[in-house]
Amino acid sequence: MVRCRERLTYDPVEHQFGLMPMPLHIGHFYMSQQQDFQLPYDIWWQHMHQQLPKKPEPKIKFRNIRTNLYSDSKVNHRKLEIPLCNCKLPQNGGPGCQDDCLNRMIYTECSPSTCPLGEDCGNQRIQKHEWAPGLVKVQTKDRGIGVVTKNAIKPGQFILEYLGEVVSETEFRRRMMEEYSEECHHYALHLDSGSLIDGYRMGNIGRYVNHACQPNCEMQKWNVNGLYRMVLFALRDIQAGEELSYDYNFDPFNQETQQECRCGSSECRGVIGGKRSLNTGKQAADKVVEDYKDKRKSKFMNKKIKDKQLSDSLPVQPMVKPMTLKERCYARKHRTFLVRNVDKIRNQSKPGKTLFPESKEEANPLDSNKINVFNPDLMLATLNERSVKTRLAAYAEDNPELARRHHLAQMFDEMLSKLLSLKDMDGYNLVTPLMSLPSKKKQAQYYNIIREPISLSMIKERVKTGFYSHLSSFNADLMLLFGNVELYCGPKSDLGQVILRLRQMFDGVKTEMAAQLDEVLGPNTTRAYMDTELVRLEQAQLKGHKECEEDIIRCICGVTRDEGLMLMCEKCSRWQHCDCVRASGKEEHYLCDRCEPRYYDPEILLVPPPSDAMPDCTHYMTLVKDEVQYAVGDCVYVMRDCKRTSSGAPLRTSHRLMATSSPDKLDVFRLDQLWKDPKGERFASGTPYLRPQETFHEPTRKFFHNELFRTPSFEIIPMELVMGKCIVMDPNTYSKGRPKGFKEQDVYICEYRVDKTAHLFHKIQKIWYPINTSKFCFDWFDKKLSMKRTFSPHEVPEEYKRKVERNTSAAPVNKEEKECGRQDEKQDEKPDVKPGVKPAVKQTVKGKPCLGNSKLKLDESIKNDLKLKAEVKVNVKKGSCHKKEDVALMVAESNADQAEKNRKKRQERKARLDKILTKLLNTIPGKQRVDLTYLLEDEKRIRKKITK
Ligand SMILES: C[S@@+](CC[C@H](N)C(=O)[O-])C[C@H]1O[C@@H](n2cnc3c(N)ncnc32)[C@H](O)[C@@H]1O
Repeated sequence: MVRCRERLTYDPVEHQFGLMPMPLHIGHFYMSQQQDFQLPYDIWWQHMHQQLPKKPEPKIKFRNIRTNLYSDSKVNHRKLEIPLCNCKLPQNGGPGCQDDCLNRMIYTECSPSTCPLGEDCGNQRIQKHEWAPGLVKVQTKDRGIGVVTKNAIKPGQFILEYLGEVVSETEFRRRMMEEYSEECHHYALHLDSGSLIDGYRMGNIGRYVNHACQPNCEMQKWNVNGLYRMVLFALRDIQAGEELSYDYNFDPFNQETQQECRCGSSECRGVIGGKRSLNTGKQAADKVVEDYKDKRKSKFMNKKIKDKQLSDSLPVQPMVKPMTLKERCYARKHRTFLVRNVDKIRNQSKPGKTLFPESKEEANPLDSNKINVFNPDLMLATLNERSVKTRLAAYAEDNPELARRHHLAQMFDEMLSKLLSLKDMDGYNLVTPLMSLPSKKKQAQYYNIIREPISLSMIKERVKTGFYSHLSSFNADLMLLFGNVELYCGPKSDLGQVILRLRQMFDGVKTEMAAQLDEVLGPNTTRAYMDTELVRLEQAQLKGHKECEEDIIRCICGVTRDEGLMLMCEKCSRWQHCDCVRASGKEEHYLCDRCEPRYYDPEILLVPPPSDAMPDCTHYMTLVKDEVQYAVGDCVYVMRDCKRTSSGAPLRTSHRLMATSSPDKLDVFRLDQLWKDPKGERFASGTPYLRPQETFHEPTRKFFHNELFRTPSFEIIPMELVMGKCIVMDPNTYSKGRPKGFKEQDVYICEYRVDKTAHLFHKIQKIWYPINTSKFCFDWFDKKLSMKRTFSPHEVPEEYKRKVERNTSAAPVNKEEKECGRQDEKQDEKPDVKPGVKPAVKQTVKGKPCLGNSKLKLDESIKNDLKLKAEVKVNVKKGSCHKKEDVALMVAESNADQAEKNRKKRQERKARLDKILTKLLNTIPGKQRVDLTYLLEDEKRIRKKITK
């Protein structure tokens, strides 16, 4: 009898299958079909399995016992056994286990017909489709679509099942080569040795769960009534709003084209999969390649011995067609390209990769709200000839805009085919060198010269996917390509001549097709694109258009971050945050507040409130103070030592004070939460930043002049203290440009955070509030700034130094001295003593000497030296040459003279002072007089008692 979750079988096959990254999405449009097979899923699943060749059951040994993973199951099934791993290491799945067998355990679900608990058994979740509710797809920053949970998930909770077509490995390989070769995201999961779940064309939300090196979920293999299924379980507590991830842990199909991992975790292995590589980022990817090269090298050294193994171990190179004699002669003669590499290059180039950045539309191509936004999947649906019409294709046919694009795409395709058929007299295709871009490694200078590289395959791909909505853009791309070639190779080069012919040909094709094009685009449209001058104009316009193509965010909250669910205005195409404008995102037609004026309270409520919201308080996305709208995530100036009322409340300050108070005297603070308490008082919480002088650092450490440091502290401040907005940028963004609307003095750089004691600096890994660098809200510099840390808070500014010197040197004690000081200052300003000019000497006011000014004395001796040196110079000029030693002797003598004079003067002054003070003492009446004359004596310090 099979007991609940007691049987585990060992599967020697890796879970997931990594393949060469290829560009362009085509898989998503089958998403809508998931309902089609969810209900009859089990039947369909079995059917798919039956098509696969039967495999013998793996032999297993059981070793140890583990506790259950389901903490919340209705029935506590406790026994779970792990089989011995094939690696036979005592660790068996622990560190050192080569087969990583823990990841390949197979769990068994109970069958309602055999389990004694029947329907009550908690171990039948997969069959009952008890998926975690509230899973949504989101567009991540750099990993395409991801899956986020709206509800918190407990550790060990069953989340979802990975659905897709179950196919044999052979069939999958065929699909990879023929159908998915241009995909950049991969949707395949190894199910069994010899079979895979192919999620490219059909699948459910499971296929959008991204990889992470420190994941919060785990993909497990389950045996459900005799069939294997891949299911996702939570590894730990997952908060609402957190993205789900699991470790793909696959072996890459092609080491050199491994996908870079962007999970952002501190333990990131750098590449998706590659579990045993511990390096990060590109390093890891490089290391994989290096390792591979090393392996090849060592194998080469042992070639004689391991010849056979070597040939087995080398990756399979793509088949290359040998060149015919004619091709060889042509290639040699023109020195341009190798025909045999064309296929290879075509496969390697990824023309569509950047054409359609992953957009929200991909999530639901049938969403009627997004009818105006072009969706390449829809276009592909119309262009693909299929025997079975998909829902999407049917929808595309009913859409007039799409039909128009389809028609245009067909015409552009025809025009392009004519250009592509340009041959020379020997029948060789002349445009082949233009099909792909030059190698970035071998022809790096091409990319320095050509700012916008484009190839014919890229244009072809754009045509195929309906990218061009007008002749103008198609025309502009071809002109760009022609211009690039002429610029790089020269108009008189062989390729330049080809371009000339292509230009003529293109004009001819346009004339030929003018009538058809005009039918779709409007009368006389094509004629406008015959004129070269107009084409240039058009190109310039297109450049501007490309800038406008960026998503413009103009929400009532003033925040330009792409956050949460966004909604686009039908009229101005600007995006707004659904939460701010209280929209559900399902609106059929939406106009923003500018296109359809309406009032919005500038103090926008935060819905839903944060999980750690203050009790009885209302949380806001924005609050207004002194007519300035402050939003969560903004950086602000805060006045710390503010005056308070008798009750302790801060006195109202105004942002207008900013005009009088320097920003240096204000603290910088990042707003994380904004709220009003039940009394209506407004508060903000967040993290303060420190200036360099507020940290502990080596005196030699240098900073940017406007550098700040993030602190780990979390503070609550009344909104009254907020004094205005500023912006804190990471150095990379700082070097690129400035967000619009900020004065330079209010822009700061922050690269490090400091610990609680402000002793230790740590580089900030994750930017919590990234700055939108789209042109609508960010002014880009022409050239990236090269920045250096040169500021030290310990250095006294030059100007201030002079001031201090003056102040300390000339601190006159009486009027006379003040006068004297002033005179001295004047002399300070002209320290150079010219030969023959009487050097400045200590001056007295009204003939009296200045007292108590050491700086003056110092100056005097310096000036005497200078005088002497000047005299020496004069003498030298006159021809009475002194030797160096003589000069030194003279200087020394003069110093000695001066010192003697000074000593005498000091004695004189002392004697005078003694006299005055003794006189004063004698005049003091009283019995207990104290003799203080000892103070006047140099050596003696013993207090004398006065004896009457
Ligand atoms: C199963 S799909 C996941 C969904 C995918 N993000 C999408 O937009 O459709 C796997 C692909 O997503 C991307 N991906 C997933 N995790 C990633 C990560 N940590 N870093 C970079 N790319 C990732 C890779 O392109 C990978 O081939």
